[in-house]
Amino acid sequence: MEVGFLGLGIMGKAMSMNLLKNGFKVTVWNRTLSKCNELVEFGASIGETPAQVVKKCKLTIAMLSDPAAALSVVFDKDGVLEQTGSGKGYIDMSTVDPETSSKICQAITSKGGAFLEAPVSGSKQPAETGQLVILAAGDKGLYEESIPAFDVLGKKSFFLGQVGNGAKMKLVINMIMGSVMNAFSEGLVLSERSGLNPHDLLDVLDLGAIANPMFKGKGPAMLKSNYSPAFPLKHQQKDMRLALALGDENAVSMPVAAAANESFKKARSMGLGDLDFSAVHEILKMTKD
Ligand SMILES: NC(=O)C1=CN([C@@H]2O[C@H](COP(=O)(O)OP(=O)(O)OC[C@H]3O[C@@H](n4cnc5c(N)ncnc54)[C@H](OP(=O)(O)O)[C@@H]3O)[C@@H](O)[C@H]2O)C=CC1
Ligand SMILES: O=CC(=O)O
Repeated sequence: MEVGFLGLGIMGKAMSMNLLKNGFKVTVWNRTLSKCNELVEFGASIGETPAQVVKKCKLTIAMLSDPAAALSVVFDKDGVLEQTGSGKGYIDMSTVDPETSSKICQAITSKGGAFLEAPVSGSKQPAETGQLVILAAGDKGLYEESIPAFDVLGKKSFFLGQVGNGAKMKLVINMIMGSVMNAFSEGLVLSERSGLNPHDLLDVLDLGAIANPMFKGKGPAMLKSNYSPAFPLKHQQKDMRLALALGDENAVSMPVAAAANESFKKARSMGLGDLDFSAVHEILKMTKD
């Protein structure tokens, strides 16, 4: 099966590599084209523009930073829209808001193409090991055609109905994740400042009702102030912002998420946006009497 892949950041690189290792023919494009070279060593071809990739491939996947990037790759000159049409499928796996996804869907389908949004839950390591959770919505036929690729990329795929539902599900999940990360950081700081050993806190947490892979995976690194990026903080703050907008639209009060968003914004303003989102810990560590 031949697949196009647009966007070779932390996630896109790991996902396209996985497709290559599992026998897919992959044509890649990235805004910074030099990032394609590593994939070429593993057998990928390069498309010079998103339009060229779509022209060559029946199925094209995108994994881009945010709504602006997702729109630009579709609508700008040499973009996806120039070559989509009947028989072409476009799957956007970026985390965006439902409005962005719907705008892209409308443009693609009005040219006869098929569209699926399919954001993912799971970070760099699950992307490398094909353990993502795929939250698809949109064209059911395209979803079914894409299952061989989704089976390589993820451990489970959900089809959630109409376009927008995948984006909403992803935003709700990441809103919870961002809020929990803030509470976790506060707990680490409180344990240390009140004279406890925070490593003991990690051990106790891991045995109780709120044990989770995020505490286990990120806690020890956070205690060493190691924030090597798996999920960049700037993207987590984007997700909080988009989730809060979804809350506005639906008149859902979210004071916990709003406070967490403020911490992520502060971290961004201090230049921590490219670090892992756990770097919000640095902001919470700064609070003193
Ligand atoms: N990292 C993670 O753990 C997870 C991330 N996500 C989501 O997946 C998406 C990608 O994340 P991730 O790989 O971490 O992000 P990165 O920041 O590592 O990569 C972003 C990608 O988007 C491209 N890009 C940015 N702006 C534009 C633009 N204007 N036009 C074209 N391309 C652009 C970048 O190109 P260039 O190389 O040229 O800068 C790069 O390929 C995001 O929506 C994120 O929220 C979802 C689940 C987990
Ligand atoms: O979006 C990030 C993730 O870990 O999922």
